[in-house]
Order: sequence, then structure tokens, then C-alpha cells
Amino acid sequence: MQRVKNLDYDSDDLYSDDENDYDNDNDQTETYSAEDKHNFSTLTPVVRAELEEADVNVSEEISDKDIHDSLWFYYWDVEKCVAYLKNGKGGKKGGGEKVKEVKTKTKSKFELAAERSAVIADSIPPPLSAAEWFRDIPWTNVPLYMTGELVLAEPAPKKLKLLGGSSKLAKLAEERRRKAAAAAAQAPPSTADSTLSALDRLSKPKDANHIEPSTPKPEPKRYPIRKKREPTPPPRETTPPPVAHEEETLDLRAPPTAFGRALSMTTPHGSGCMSMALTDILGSDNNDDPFKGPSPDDTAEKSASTLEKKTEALKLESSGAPAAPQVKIKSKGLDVPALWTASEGNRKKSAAFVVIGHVDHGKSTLMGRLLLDTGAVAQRDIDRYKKQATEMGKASFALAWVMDTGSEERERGVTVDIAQHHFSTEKVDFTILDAPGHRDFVPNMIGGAAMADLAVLVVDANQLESGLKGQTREHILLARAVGLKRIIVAVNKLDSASPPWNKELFDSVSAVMARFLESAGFSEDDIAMVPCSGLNGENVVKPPPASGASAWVAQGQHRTLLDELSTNIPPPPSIETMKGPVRLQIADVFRGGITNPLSIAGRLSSGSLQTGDTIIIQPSGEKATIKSIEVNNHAKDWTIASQICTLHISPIDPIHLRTGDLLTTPTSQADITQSFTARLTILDSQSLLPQSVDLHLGRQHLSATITQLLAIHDVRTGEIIKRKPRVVKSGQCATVRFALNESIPLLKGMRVVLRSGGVTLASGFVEKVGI
Ligand SMILES: Nc1nc2c(ncn2[C@@H]2O[C@H](COP(=O)(O)OP(=O)(O)OP(=O)(O)O)[C@@H](O)[C@H]2O)c(=O)[nH]1
Repeated sequence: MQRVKNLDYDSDDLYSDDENDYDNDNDQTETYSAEDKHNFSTLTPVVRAELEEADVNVSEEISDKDIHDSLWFYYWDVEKCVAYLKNGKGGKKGGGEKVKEVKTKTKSKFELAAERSAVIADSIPPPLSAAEWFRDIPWTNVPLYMTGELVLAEPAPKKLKLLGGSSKLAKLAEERRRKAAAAAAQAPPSTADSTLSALDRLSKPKDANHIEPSTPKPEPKRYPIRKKREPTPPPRETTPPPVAHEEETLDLRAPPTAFGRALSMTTPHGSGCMSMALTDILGSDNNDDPFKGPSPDDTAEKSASTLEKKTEALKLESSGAPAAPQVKIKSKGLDVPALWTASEGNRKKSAAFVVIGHVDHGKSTLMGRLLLDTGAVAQRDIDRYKKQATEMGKASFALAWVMDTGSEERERGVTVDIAQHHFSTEKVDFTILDAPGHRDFVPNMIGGAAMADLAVLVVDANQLESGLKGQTREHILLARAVGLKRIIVAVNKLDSASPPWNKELFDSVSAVMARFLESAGFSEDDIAMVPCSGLNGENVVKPPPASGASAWVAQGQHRTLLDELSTNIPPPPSIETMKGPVRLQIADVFRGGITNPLSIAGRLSSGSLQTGDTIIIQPSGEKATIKSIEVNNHAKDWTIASQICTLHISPIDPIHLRTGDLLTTPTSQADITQSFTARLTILDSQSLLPQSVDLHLGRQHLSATITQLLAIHDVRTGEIIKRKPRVVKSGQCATVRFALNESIPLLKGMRVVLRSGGVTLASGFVEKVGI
């Protein structure tokens, strides 16, 4: 390629330095056809006779070759040939020299290039095969059926050297070419030729600098294929390119979208104009004169509110709210507590547990395993997660993905919010509340724990220290702070212990955890230790094999995690609680589809609800109707205190729905207040002053100010031992007054957790609502 590119023909280059080249090239008898030879033999004597007649010394000065050349040049025109030889060649002394000079002058670039090709061709070895030609080029593993003989270009016929002359001669030459072409067309094409022709269609255009062979055969066959890869101008087309294919091709492109049109839209001035597209979508005042009317700054406020309204309209439209048919659902007036009591023999027990522990200790994986092995999740789903997780380079998180459904959670491999899942055994319906382990998401963990009956603390047996320094310790304190009494410690990842299933390691971890839990307020009887591996599933649902490294688990009569969960299920709430005022703190708000555009979820702490009931969302006071109810993923007509349920409600403006809000009924609304009094216990190494704090009330999380320390109480008896202290110290119990920045619904007895700067200070309950 480079070699050809460097062939920059200067006119000087094209003229051979060696005159002998020219002479040698003149020996062209071998290239003449039989017809040409016949013409030479018959016309040469005629030319000689004419010259003799014109008194030219033919024998001495003009050779047969001279006559042949001039005959060839003038295309067998004897008269012109004789005139030429008489005047230029034989007419004067030294005319032979002149003929040479004339010949040299008439050479064109192409003729000379043809001469050089001829010389080069003589020095080039015989034709190569395609494989040979591309031997050292890695991309050319040309299949056999595509290979062919490479035919080097034939040198341009010498007769081109004399091309030129009158238009009549040109016509004759053209006629001769046509004749030859017709003859060639009758002859069957060679295989090599057709192969090269096919290859040529796949290759690049021919180098325009090459000399056109005079033969009428298709040009591509005449040159090595390699030359066709050169960046050259497109070749002359002997036949027009086929267009049939293009005509048949259907235009399958979709019309441009509105967004596409917006992007490609141009203003009358020709520039792209995104704002036009936006005004197109949102509407505009259609000002032709942009400077007409008030300045944009003056109207900014108005535009903002217009935009806000339109965006809001789009939002509501996308939620499907206006499109949903407003079907009035009437309450059936069921006596839910009576139905509950009546169903006692048929229904399963139920329990909700929160999964807590330090980040990455294996909480989500363990729960994924539990769901898989109890049949709540199909193996094919796990396989799908495995595939997806592997693609993201997080294959080991496949089981955790059962719980971590958010894209952020999956990308980061960290649980962000409480994940809620259900599974059932023969006797119990369980709800899992998988809490995030990361300290940034402690508020979510508190919200999850506040809905649970018991806690499962997951501890990586190999990382006990880091856990106790981190969230293991804090989660235990918070679980206790929100009122949880029973806790199961899953001593996890024993499969990766050194050695695997190291019994001594399990024993030491258990001892440390038991001590710590007891110091945090859990009683010995409410603590259970379970050796397990969530990843492998050993001792989660099924006991480990009787032999092998984990054999001691069964021998030591350590129950599986599922067995531990199934024992000591908390008793259902009293019938009084079930008949009490409706209280449900909203744990989650989500938009569904057309049928259920708006739903809320949470645990009903008191009272009962049924489809058709009118509810009130506090503090907004907005009303809604319950369209349908789900408990444990099953549609129900009613739900009762202690159940975690999802309520599909008639659409209200979602702006009035927030997690932490209280769901009540019109007849049992809670007090809304900005101040309250709480009885608190101060945690180890902490103290309390009148100060700002982060206040956690279940799923509710807001800023508050301790306005007054009212009294210090005796921890056992509750008697006041000091009024209006200046400070409350670690381990002390105190009554404290709070002021809030906003009004919220508050219930006496609600669990309270105080934190500051990411540290838990105290926990307790609401003693009095209002001042
Ligand atoms: N060897 C082994 N690895 C485990 C086990 N359980 C979990 N892992 C791995 O530990 C890593 C973290 O697991 P997760 O289940 O996401 O941990 P997590 O506690 O839920 O983490 P957060 O949700 O972010 O708090 C993953 O790579 C798991 O594959 C186990 O029993 N054995």
C-alpha cells in the first residue's frame, strides 16, 4: 500500500532514463494479433512502393519496423503513413532520429506508466495464490471457496504509445476495441477471472493512477487484489450499480418521538432549540416578539408556579389517579374481633421478626436462604438472581437479592431500607423485616424494629470484634430500646471459619454475645444461639449432616434457625386491643397501577379495619377509603391488631401521605401536638441536658428539643428522687419535656429513641401528650 502511494508520477520520472528501454519495448511483434500481422505483411510493400515512388531511399533509411509503427499509429492508413515517413523519417537525412523524438513527445503519462508496468511485470514472479499473497496478514483467513489465482496486470500494450491522431483514427481504434470486446464476450470466462471479479466487488475502488489495459476484459481482473485496498477515488463504473436491492428495502424506522423532534427542531434562525420543545410540551404564551411584555425575571415566579401546576398535572396523570374509576366501596360492617375469635381453630399463629446486625455480616443472605428453603422463593428465581448478580460481578449476593430488591441496594451490595417478606411453616406465618446494617440507615432499622415481635441478630463468627465496635452493639441497644424482648443470635459464616465449623469459635462468640445482650437488658431465657451458614444453608431450615465438620451442631442439640423462630411465638394482643381505636403508623407509601394507584403498609397496633372503611391520615386529616386489604400477600376482607398489612386506598393527594404518619378513623383520631413528656432511660456512657436531639418514634424521625429535665426517678420503683435536675447521667431514669418543630399525632405509651450525632443517648416512652 505504502509502495503504491509513493508512486507519485512526475513527468520526468515517466520518461525512461535508459533509451534502451524504449528500444526494447518497441519489439512488440509478439503482442500483435494475426489480423495485425496480416495487415503489416500486405501493407508494408504498399508503403515501400509509395515511398519509392516519392523518391525516398527506403531501403537505407526506413526499416520495416518504421513502416509497421507508422501503419499502426495511423491505423493502416497508407497515405498518412507514407506522408509521415516521407516528411519526418525518410524525407530528410537523420530523419530516423526525428521519428524517435516525435514518438517520445507523444507519450502520455499513462503510456509511460504502462511501459513501466511491463518492465515490472517481467521481473515479478509467476502469479501467486490468494493465500500466498496474504500469507503474513492476520485478518485474511480466506476460506478456500473464496480464494482464487491472483493474476497480475498485463502490461499495457505497446501500441498505446502511438495513440493520438485525428478523430477519424480514434473512431477506428474504438471500432477495433468493440470488435475485440465482442470476440472476448463469446469466449467463456475463466474461473480465476470470475473469482477475482467477485472479490473485487468486496474490495475498495481501483487506483486511478493505474494504466487502463486496452483489453475489454473487466479491469479488476488485471491487477493484484492488494492494490484495491488503497484509498483511491471510486472506480469508473462500466455498468450502473444495482439499485433493485435498495428499492426493495423497506424503511422500518419509526417516526421520530416528540423528544427526538424537540432535539432536532430548529428555530427560524436555524439553531437547535430545546426551549421550543419544552414550550411545545408544556404550552406557552406564544410571544412572537421575545422582548414584548415583562422581563423574564419579573415573570419567573409566575412561570415557576405554572410549571409546577403542569408538572403536578403530569404527575397525577402518570400515577393513573384521574383515570381510575371512582367506585364507591361500602363497608360490610363486619364484627372483626368476633370473626378473629371465631377463626381461632383454623388460623396459624403469626410473628414478625426484624433482622439486625453489622453491615455485611450476612443478614440478607441468611433471609434469602430461609425463604428459599421454606419454599417462599423458587429456585429458578435464585438462579436468575445468580445470573444477574454474576453479570454485575456480585455473584455471592444472589441470595441477598431476594431481600435487596432496590437497584441501589443491588449495585452497592448494601441494604438501604427495610425489606418485608413473608413465609409460612405448617403452623406459623412469618414476616421478615430485613433491616439495613449500615450506620447511615439506622433510622430505617429503628422503624423496622418498632414493627417486630422479636429480633434475629446476625453475627459473622469471624468478625465479632468489628461487629461489636460497629452496628452489632448499637442494633442490640436499639432493639431493646424499641421494646423487643426476645432475640435469636445467628452465629453465621461458620463455613468460612478456620477451620470450618470451628466449635470453639462458636462457643466463644456465644459467650461474648450472651454477656453483652444481658447487659443491654435481655433476659437469659429470651436469648437463643444458632450456629449456621446462610450461604450454604446449614442449620438454617435443615440441620447439618450427621457427619463432617458441622456434625457437632446436631449432636449438641442446637436447633435450626427456623425451629428457634417457631418456638415462643408471642401471644396475640388482647381482645381489648383489637376492639380499641384504630392505630397504624405508616411504614411505607407506594404507588401501584391502575387498579391500586395508592397503597400504604404498616402494622396495626390497635383496633381493626375492613374494606370500605373510611380512614383519616394524621396529621394532614385527609380522608380516604380502604379499597382492598392484603395480609401476608393474601387478599383479605379485614385486618386486626398485630397484623402487618397493606391497604389499597382510594386516591388522595399523596402529598398528605408520609411514612411515620398515623392512620386512624374519623371517630378515633389521635391528639396532634408539638410538645410532650417522655420517661427515658439514659444509655451507658451517655448523659442528657436540655439540648437538641434526633427523635425516633417508630417510623417517625424528626428533630426535637429537650426543653426541660423534669425529674430523676428510681429505676426500680419509679419514685421521683430529684426534681428539675441540671443533667441526667448514664443509667438514670428521668422525665423530660420536649418541644417539636412541627405538629404530629402522638399516642401515650409510644416508644421513643433519642439520638444525637449518630449516637443513641436514651430510650423510653411517651408519658404525656401536650404540655
Ligand atoms: N462464607 C459465607 N459468606 C456469607 C455468608 N452469608 C453471607 N455471606 C457473604 O457476605 C456478604 C454480605 O452478605 P449480605 O447478606 O449482603 O450481608 P448483610 O448483612 O445483609 O449486609 P447489609 O444488608 O448491607 O447490612 C456477601 O458476599 C455474602 O455472600 C455465609 O454464611 N458464609
